[in-house]
Parts: sequence; C-alpha cells; structure tokens
Amino acid sequence: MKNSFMNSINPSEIADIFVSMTTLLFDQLPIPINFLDADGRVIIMNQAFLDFLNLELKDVMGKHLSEIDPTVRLPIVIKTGRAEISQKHRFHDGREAIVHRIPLFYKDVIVGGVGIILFDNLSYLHDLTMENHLFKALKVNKLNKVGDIYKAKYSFNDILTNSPLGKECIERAKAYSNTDFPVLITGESGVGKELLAHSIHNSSNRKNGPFIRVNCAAIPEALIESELFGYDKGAFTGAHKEGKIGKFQLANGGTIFLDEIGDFPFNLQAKLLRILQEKELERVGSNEILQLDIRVIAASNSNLEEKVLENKFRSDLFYRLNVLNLKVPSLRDRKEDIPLLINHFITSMYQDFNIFKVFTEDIIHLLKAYPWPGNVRELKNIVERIAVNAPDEMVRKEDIPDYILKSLPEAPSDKNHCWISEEATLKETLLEVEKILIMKTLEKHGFNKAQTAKALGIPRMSLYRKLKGFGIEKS
Ligand SMILES: Nc1ncnc2c1ncn2[C@@H]1O[C@H](COP(=O)(O)OP(=O)(O)OP(=O)(O)O)[C@@H](O)[C@H]1O
Repeated sequence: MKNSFMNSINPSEIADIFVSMTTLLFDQLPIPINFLDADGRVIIMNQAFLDFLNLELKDVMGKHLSEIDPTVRLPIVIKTGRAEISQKHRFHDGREAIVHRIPLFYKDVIVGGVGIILFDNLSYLHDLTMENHLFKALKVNKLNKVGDIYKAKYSFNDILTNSPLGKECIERAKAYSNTDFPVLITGESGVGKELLAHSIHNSSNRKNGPFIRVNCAAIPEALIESELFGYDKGAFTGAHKEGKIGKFQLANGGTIFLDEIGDFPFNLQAKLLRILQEKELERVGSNEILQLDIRVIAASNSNLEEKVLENKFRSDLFYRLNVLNLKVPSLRDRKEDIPLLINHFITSMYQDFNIFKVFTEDIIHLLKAYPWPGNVRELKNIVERIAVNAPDEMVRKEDIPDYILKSLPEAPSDKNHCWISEEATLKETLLEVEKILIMKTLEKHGFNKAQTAKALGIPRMSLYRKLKGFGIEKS
C-alpha cells in the first residue's frame, strides 16, 4: 500500500506535497506560523498568520518577509543561525507579540526558518497588562511555564574580560550564584551590572524559574505599587476587574532583578522590606497572603550609602539588599578589556550586519587613552558608530568622534618636535604641559583618580576640577 502510494508520486512533487500537507496541518492551528526559505522568502504561512497580517495567501507567497513587514527579524535569524526564543516583537503597525524565530538546518546547512507568534494582540487589551495576558494564556493553554517566557538572556560566557579586576568580579558573582541570598550589584552606569544579574540567575538553582527585571527608575511612582505588588479584583476605582499580577508574583520560583533600586520611592520601601523579610505578598484589595519563593538581586549606579545618610533610602532595606555585594569595576580601571571588547563588538557587527572593519593597534591605543565615563555601553556605541560610518575597511583616526579625540592629550608627534607653539602665552603653555602630565599620570595609574592625585601631589578635588576644565569629566 505504502509502496504503491510512493511509487505513484513523481519525486519532484514530494516538496509540493510536503508544503501542502504542512499548510493543511498548520491551518488547523490557532497559532500563527510561517516558514521561509534560505533567502527569507515565504514558503508556508498558515491561516492564523494571514489573519494576523490581514492578508491573503497570494499577497505573501514567494515574497521576502521584509517586504510584508519591514520590522521582521526571521530573515536575520536565517543568516546568523541563532534562534531567538520568546522575544517581544513590535510589528510595523504597532502591535506587539511574543515570538519565536528558529533557523532550520539540514546537514549543518541553513535551509530556512520558522516564525511562530506565541501570544499576539498584547497591546489591544489596554486594560490588561501583558503579564496578566501571558499568565492567562499559560494557564489556559498549559503551553509553558512562566520561566520559559521570562528567561534571563545572558550567562557568564557572555561577559568578556581579560583583566584581573574583571575576573575577580566574575569569580565573586559565580560564588554568589551558588547561594540564595540577596545580592546588591553596584557600579557606574554601563559597566555590565544587568549582564551579571542575568548570569547569576542563569547559573543558580533557580535557572529554570522566571527572571523578572524591574527598572525602578522607569515606572512612574504612581504605578509602581500595582506593577510590583499587583492588586485584587475591584481593589480601587479604575482597577481592572480581573485584578493584576504583580512582578513579585510573576517572579515566584525565580529571581526578581530590581534595577536602579536607588530610585525606589521612599514611601514604598517599608513594603518592599516586608516582602524581602517575610517572603509574603499581600495584594492591594486582598486579605489573602501569597507565599513567595523568590531571590532578589538589586543594582544601583548611585551611592546608596549616601542616600541612606540623606534619609532618601531606608537603612534597614539597604542592609537587607546588601547581604552580598558585588562592585563592578569601571572600564577605565580595567583598560586591558578594551581590545577584547572592541574585537567582540566588531565581530557582532560582522555577524549581524555583514559590516567588516579593522581597528589597528594605533586606533585601539587612542581609544584606550579615553576615560570612558559611559563604560562598556559607551564603548559599544562608539565601535558600532565608527563601524557604520567609517568609509574604508581600515578605521582611521578621523573616524573617531571629535569629542573623544578632543579629550585625549596632544602627544608630540616625534621626539625632536617641540609641540609648544612659539605664539602661545606662558599660561597656555603651562596649561598644555599640565594636561599632558595629568593624562600620562592618569594612564600610568589605570585612570584611578585617587592614586593619580597622590602621585601628582595635589588634592583629589583639584584633580577633578582640572579634568572638568579639560572637558574629560561630566559636569
Ligand atoms: N564584560 C562585558 N562583555 C560584553 N558586553 C558587555 C560587558 N559589560 C557590559 N556589556 C554590554 O554593555 C552594555 C551595558 O551593560 P549593562 O546594561 O549590563 O550595564 P549596567 O551596568 O546595567 O548599566 P545601567 O546602570 O545604565 O543600567 C550592554 O550592551 C552589555 O551587553
């Protein structure tokens, strides 16, 4: 029977039969699914996907997916070969969805990709939060655990460092991930605090549970209570009738990452402390107490001890969060990492956008002399900016943004050349010499300002003033 069926098929028809049977099967499913070929062109799009796009099959078949919606990323995933699971996506018409993008391999060669919209219409339900919607969908469809949706994205392998300070920080974070105590990560903006929080969760016992990030500075103060703690049905006028799941409840079984904790409103700090101490949550409008099983990781780029002294942050909360402390060093204190990071960012530019640029030793040397107040984030932005804008493959000094070049000391181009202009006044000349001396001493002491001031024999405040005068420090 089987043989006679197979024998009756022309081999060239097999692919067509596969496509039409798969389409028939996927048309029965309420989940939007599409298949692209290796060039990013549509081979299969099921009815649920067509309904989502409000298109007909003839409008999409054989078209490059980006012609249908320019925001899509599946063609990029087909190029990189790296699956993107449970990602939030905003379509060109503003609708949001949770999507999977998966490359398909046959004998190690990418032959196409599958796109799946897991939860659509996240935004039309403006009276429901995304979390509620997901939570409901999880319950109804028994599709996944919350932890499968809210995953930590990074692990220790994503954190690059060559420097002793960086390595020490990672070793400490790894040790912390073997415990369940709260961790407070401190350090300047852009040093990689969030990366570390993800990594600690991902190598802890909670790695299969959810990782919920809350940016305490980004949520309006009036909403923070309901966002974090949730509320019960009809808790107050204007509340959604079904209530709201708060971030703490969502994080149950996993980790909650409270980023920029220094901005947490003072009047809610007692409630936060109670949750951390009791591991119990009482939603607004409810008498029911929920038992929580969560780990808390907090991060701050402001000095929390100072905030405690200024009565802007409760000392009991500070001690509760600061059981384990992780201080992330600034990039200027681990300049050895700069070449490694530059290399990593240009490799990503090549993999993601096919842009290839060479940063020579000289250019890296120049970039190492800059103090990087915005740390790794600033370095990443600058490398990407240079890579996109530099006209030639070999990056030149002129391709480095002006504000960086201006903040570097003017080194004499050769030993015999006097770099001091004969027209310069004595004051100008002394200033120039001072600038060069300060920059060289800063470099010698790994941009540690306390050590530099000591070596120069000047008070630290006067060093800060001079650096500000040179336009090197933030005012
Ligand atoms: N060691 C590292 N290796 C690779 N990438 C890094 C490293 N450190 C930071 N990054 C990258 O730098 C950027 C900033 O990192 P991150 O958001 O973790 O910093 P942050 O300290 O949390 O900043 P903020 O205080 O402003 O929230 C991210 O794109 C991150 O991927």
